[in-house]
Amino acid sequence: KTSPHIPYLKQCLSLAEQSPPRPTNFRVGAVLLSRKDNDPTFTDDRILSTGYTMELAGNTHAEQCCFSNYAAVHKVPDDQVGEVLPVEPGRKLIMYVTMEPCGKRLSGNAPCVQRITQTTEGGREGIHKVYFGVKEPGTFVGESEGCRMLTEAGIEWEHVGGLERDILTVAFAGHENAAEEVTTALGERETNVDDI
Ligand SMILES: Nc1nc(=O)c(N)c(NC[C@H](O)[C@H](O)[C@H](O)COP(=O)(O)O)[nH]1
Ligand SMILES: [Zn+2]
Repeated sequence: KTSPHIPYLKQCLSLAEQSPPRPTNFRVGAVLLSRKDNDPTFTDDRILSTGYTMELAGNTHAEQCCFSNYAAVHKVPDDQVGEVLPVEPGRKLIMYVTMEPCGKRLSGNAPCVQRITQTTEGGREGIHKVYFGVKEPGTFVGESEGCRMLTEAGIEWEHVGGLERDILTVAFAGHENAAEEVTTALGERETNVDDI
């Protein structure tokens, strides 16, 4: 019995495959949706937006594009996306990403955890929980801070196992020694039973 989150991570993976390969980042895909409380089979999910790395001009991240696409549809600047996300009693905003949202970016651009956290400002619930398929490998920033920063902001997160190799293979595609980096990244995480 596979986790009901897997189909969404597979949708994110398909998005990530559209990202132009670069040695300077990872190819990631993100989906933003609204989910009804107590709906265990997600029958009433509503997809709000999608995004993938470098979908939009410049050095853009998947989560960043996901928010930016939604903001554009609602005719607000990116930093006001929190004001146009739906606030519906009995529903929560959920984000799926193939990779843990970044807490730091070598380029110095705003990290995605900051963009996610911004949606909870102004007394709005904003993003309730983030599901991701792999933690960020150490390639660029070493020990990733994304999860810790989400927790600090009171935003729930959960790693959904099972697709690590696929996600990392897509993420690293533009890198010099992609195969070795995938193997290393797979080794980085403690292998536990349900991931084998
Ligand atoms: N979650 C996530 N989604 C993405 O779309 C993406 N590209 C990354 N990548 C994280 C990695 O840490 C940064 O790509 C490097 O730190 C380089 O930073 P820039 O991307 O140039 O700002 N992470
Ligand atoms: Zn990011």
